[in-house]
Amino acid sequence: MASDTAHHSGSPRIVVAGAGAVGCFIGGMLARGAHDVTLLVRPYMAEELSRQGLTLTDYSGIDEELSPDMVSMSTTPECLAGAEIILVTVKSGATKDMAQLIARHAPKSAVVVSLQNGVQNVGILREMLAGYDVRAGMVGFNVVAMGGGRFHRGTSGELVIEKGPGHIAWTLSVKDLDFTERKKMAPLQWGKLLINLNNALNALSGLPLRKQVLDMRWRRLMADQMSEALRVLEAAGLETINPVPGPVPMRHAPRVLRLPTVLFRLVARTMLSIDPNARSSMWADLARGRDTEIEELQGLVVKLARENGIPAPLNERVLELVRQAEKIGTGSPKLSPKEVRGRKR
Ligand SMILES: NC(=O)C1=CN([C@@H]2O[C@H](COP(=O)(O)OP(=O)(O)OC[C@H]3O[C@@H](n4cnc5c(N)ncnc54)[C@H](OP(=O)(O)O)[C@@H]3O)[C@@H](O)[C@H]2O)C=CC1
Ligand SMILES: CC(C)(CO)C(=O)C(=O)O
Repeated sequence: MASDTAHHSGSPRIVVAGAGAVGCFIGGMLARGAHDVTLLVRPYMAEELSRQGLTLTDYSGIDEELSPDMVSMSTTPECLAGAEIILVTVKSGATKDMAQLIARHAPKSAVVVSLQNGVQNVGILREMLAGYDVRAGMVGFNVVAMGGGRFHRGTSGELVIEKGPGHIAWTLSVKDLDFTERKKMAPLQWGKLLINLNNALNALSGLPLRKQVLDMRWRRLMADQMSEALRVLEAAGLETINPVPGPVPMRHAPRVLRLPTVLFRLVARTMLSIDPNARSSMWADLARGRDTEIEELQGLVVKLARENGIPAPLNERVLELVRQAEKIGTGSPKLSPKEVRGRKR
């Protein structure tokens, strides 16, 4: 029974399935909090971690080193065999492969939590993992792999898991890493998708998130892109909740973004901490010459726009620019806001 997990007196066996930026940070924090964690990693990550250990830093001043012997990891999926909780932290393009590995190796009693961006991953996991307790999750903070085994949480933000049998959030929560539970995850996931539309702008700009967000021209672009997407989601009958804690409903987020920078700083400070190291996960994908999650973000908005007869030219343009950058494969094209809009300099 999935709910048994929460009733163990000891720590449940946790496997982080596909540990990169988010997985190493969360898995590392859970290990620091004395949980029984195994990171399922690629050989390149195993090599980095076994040489350098794991260093966890963050915007609030956490700076913690875990020596290699404190980090249990595996490069083969057999480690899923004893899992009671599986935290899926692969990029969207790798979800199906990971689901196959889980189905082959993990017991049906395991709770499988998608800690991924995009709204479709949990559905893919549910479909491929019939009989498992599969839950949606939301990671509201940013993590950057800084190299040398260091993973940096560059912003504040919540960790939310879909409510189900047992008390999984309570079981997982450790010092400096709180999980909460919520019944209806879809509106939160759609709200997160709207925030994640900025991942592409950040990747196209090549700027650190803080610098990008404090630039009025980029904020206007973010606001325009978000307003367009909000109209699409409304036409599609999809509810949104702002994943950034605070009083601003999602439909007013574009207005906050359009505030002059002095005012924006004041309003944003009460809701979000963001430090100079933070960069979007899509920036990291372009930097590593990988495919991004653009199809699951702007790609999905454009698809819904077409289905509902709503124009979404800015989302289409951003989708196209990121596809081009993926094809070229040399990292961020470092575009200006005007270039993203398609205007001459
Ligand atoms: N980074 C961030 O700030 C945030 C990210 N997210 C979301 O979290 C998810 C993960 O993002 P992030 O951590 O940045 O991604 P990363 O690419 O850094 O991490 C994923 C890791 O999983 C590895 N992997 C993939 N398949 C397997 C496999 N079968 N076995 C072992 N390892 C595997 C990848 O290897 P390989 O390199 O070979 O692909 C990579 O090392 C995404 O959906 C993202 O949008 C959400 C909030 C914040
Ligand atoms: C930075 C953050 C938190 C929002 O853009 C993110 O989700 C990501 O980088 O994927």
